[in-house]
Amino acid sequence: MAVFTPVTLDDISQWIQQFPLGKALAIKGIASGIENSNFFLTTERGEYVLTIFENLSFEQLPFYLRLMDHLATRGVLVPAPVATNAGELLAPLHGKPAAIVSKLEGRSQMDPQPVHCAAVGAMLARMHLAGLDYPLQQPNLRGLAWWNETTPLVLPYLSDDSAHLLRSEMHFQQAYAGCETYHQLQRGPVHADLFRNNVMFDGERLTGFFDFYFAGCDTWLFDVAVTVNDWCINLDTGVLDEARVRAMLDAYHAVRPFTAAEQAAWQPMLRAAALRFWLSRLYDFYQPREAEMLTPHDPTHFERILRERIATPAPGLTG
Ligand SMILES: Nc1ncnc2c1ncn2[C@@H]1O[C@H](COP(=O)(O)OP(=O)(O)O)[C@@H](O)[C@H]1O
Ligand SMILES: N[C@@H](CCOP(=O)(O)O)C(=O)O
Repeated sequence: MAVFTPVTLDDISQWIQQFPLGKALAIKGIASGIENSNFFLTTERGEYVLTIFENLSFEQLPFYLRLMDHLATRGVLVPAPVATNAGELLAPLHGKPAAIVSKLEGRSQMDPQPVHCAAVGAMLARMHLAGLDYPLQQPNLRGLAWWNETTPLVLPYLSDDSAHLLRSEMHFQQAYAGCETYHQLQRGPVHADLFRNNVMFDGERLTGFFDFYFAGCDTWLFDVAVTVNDWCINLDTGVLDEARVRAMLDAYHAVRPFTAAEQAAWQPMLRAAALRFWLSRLYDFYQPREAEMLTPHDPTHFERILRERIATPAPGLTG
């Protein structure tokens, strides 16, 4: 079960009147979510997605929803939140924060080819540029501070070999985050979780990025590294596929050229991006939280990727 808070058409017949969407005609729970309760909602004005936030609060959510609104207004393909008649992007439903956003066409591309990676790279660069004048600030809540807190919680569960890797990578990343090159990296709002399942395609046409609820302000290069580490790899081995990497990075670079500091930081950043998801998967696996993660993702996938990034230099940011 992935709808934690059930909603019926009756429940929302009054509630929907605060939105300029006409009457609600149909509502259908979406099974695949793991964090929130999501529904496809048909109204007199069209197709939307209704999300009831199970964990994020009224105070935390404006950063994400206003970011989506900011990006959508600037032509980046992301779900556009629908404001209430009073101009609010959030409205309580069954005592929890809820939002309605536009429904993206298409489906996730789980077997991406270079053409898909190029589309993602170009849109990611457009997203970074469009976020430059976004006024709200929130750090990446899964950044170095969270890695420092989480490492001691998961270390006791690891084999000696894995614990050694985690400790040494943490030392490496802590030192890297203090170096001059790191501080020269361009920063702004980043998606921070742009995996294959968070992008929609209609054939080869990218129709949008979604699931912005890990977004925060961080280096743009971190976002690129997270994306490459998922879209451009052989999922069994973690090995990078050069054709997909090249397609993604060249398309990004054509929109927003990489800087010299970014080129210098690329290999450490790919390791940082692998470490981030190794840690979160270890945390979810060994410290499961009720109703938040139904089937924890496999942490060893990102341990394998981290080892591979340490052992084998990735193709450079520019070809
Ligand atoms: N704006 C949207 N347009 C179309 N489908 C969406 C949209 N938002 C979510 N979905 C669908 O809902 C599913 C779950 O959404 P997701 O944001 O991944 O949920 P969770 O944050 O709970 O994991 C997605 O896989 C997708 O099929
Ligand atoms: N992409 C992360 C987990 C976050 O899940 P999502 O479905 O909300 O993107 C991972 O693979 O560990």
